Amino acid sequence: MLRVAVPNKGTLAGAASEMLTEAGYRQRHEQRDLTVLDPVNEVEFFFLRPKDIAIYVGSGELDLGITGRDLALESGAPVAETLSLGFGFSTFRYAAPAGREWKVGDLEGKRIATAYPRLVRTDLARHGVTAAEVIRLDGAVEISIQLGVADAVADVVGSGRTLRQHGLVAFGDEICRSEGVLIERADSPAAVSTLDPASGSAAEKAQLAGRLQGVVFAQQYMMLDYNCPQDLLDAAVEITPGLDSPTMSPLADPQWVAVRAMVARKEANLVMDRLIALGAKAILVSDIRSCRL
Ligand SMILES: Nc1ncnc2c1ncn2[C@@H]1O[C@H](COP(=O)(O)OP(=O)(O)OP(=O)(O)O)[C@@H](O)[C@H]1O
Ligand SMILES: O=P(O)(O)OC[C@H]1O[C@H](OP(=O)(O)OP(=O)(O)O)[C@H](O)[C@@H]1O
Ligand SMILES: [Mg+2]
Repeated sequence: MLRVAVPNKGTLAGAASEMLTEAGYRQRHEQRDLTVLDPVNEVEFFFLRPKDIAIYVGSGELDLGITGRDLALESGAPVAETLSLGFGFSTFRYAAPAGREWKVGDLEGKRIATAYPRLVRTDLARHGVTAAEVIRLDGAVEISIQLGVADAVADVVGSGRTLRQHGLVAFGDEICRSEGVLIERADSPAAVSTLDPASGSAAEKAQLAGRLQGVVFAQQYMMLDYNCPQDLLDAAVEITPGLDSPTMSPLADPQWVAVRAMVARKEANLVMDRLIALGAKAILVSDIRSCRL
């Protein structure tokens, strides 16, 4: 039985459970449930604080977990990323009151509030800042400067709205670029990355990772169908090369061919514009729910 950690609350919780549901796994119906058994797929899900998930997976108690890359790094637990999940994008940055040009070197001797002290201490050391005081807070870090406990912060930035609301500006390079990730124990004898077909646990982990990869892929791509005049096929294939090669099917009219190819979701409209300009007709774009490539 595979044991998998899922965020029980916060930014990643909804998207993580939706992705697992889309991948065919049973998820909780009751917000307070801490475990869900999926006997059909032989997986037990544990709903844990996102911050704690790398610790459980790193200890080997749980086989896989979904958490944020920044949280996994901050934990210091021996975990490795198996898959990037395409949600929960954020950056982790220094910020300080607007109105002057800040540099990381200016943090020398200053108080820096953060919920990620390990990431901050490592980054300060990398910049040669040795005398800054790191103040650990659990959340709502942006307000700590106005409440007088810090001179600067290092925090997660999504849209940037919270920083603006508190009169702060981000500065310095991104300390970390994060997204939701599937993790496993770094030196796991049955790691997905070193898939050993003889090991049941490796096969189970690979199956879950493969299903999630299918959903991630399906969210990033769309299926494009169109009809193309025979004499324009070469140009059309250049516009829609597909992943390997587009599918071509004859139409009743021998002058025309039906073409089917996957396109990146963010490029779909541009591709349609180019196909129409070329002379293609009946262009249809549809969602892909899941796939295995
Ligand atoms: N506003 C945001 N936009 C994008 N990603 C975010 C945002 N806030 C947090 N994250 C990401 O979500 C993950 C978990 O953070 P989250 O805030 O959900 O946990 P938490 O701070 O431990 O919990 P809570 O905020 O409920 O106390 C981290 O990887 C973080 O980078
Ligand atoms: O750039 P934005 O889109 O404004 O998002 C950034 C904010 O979102 C997160 O807070 P969260 O809601 O998780 O609360 P927390 O600070 O208590 O963790 C993060 O810690 C920032 O405060
Ligand atoms: Mg938070």
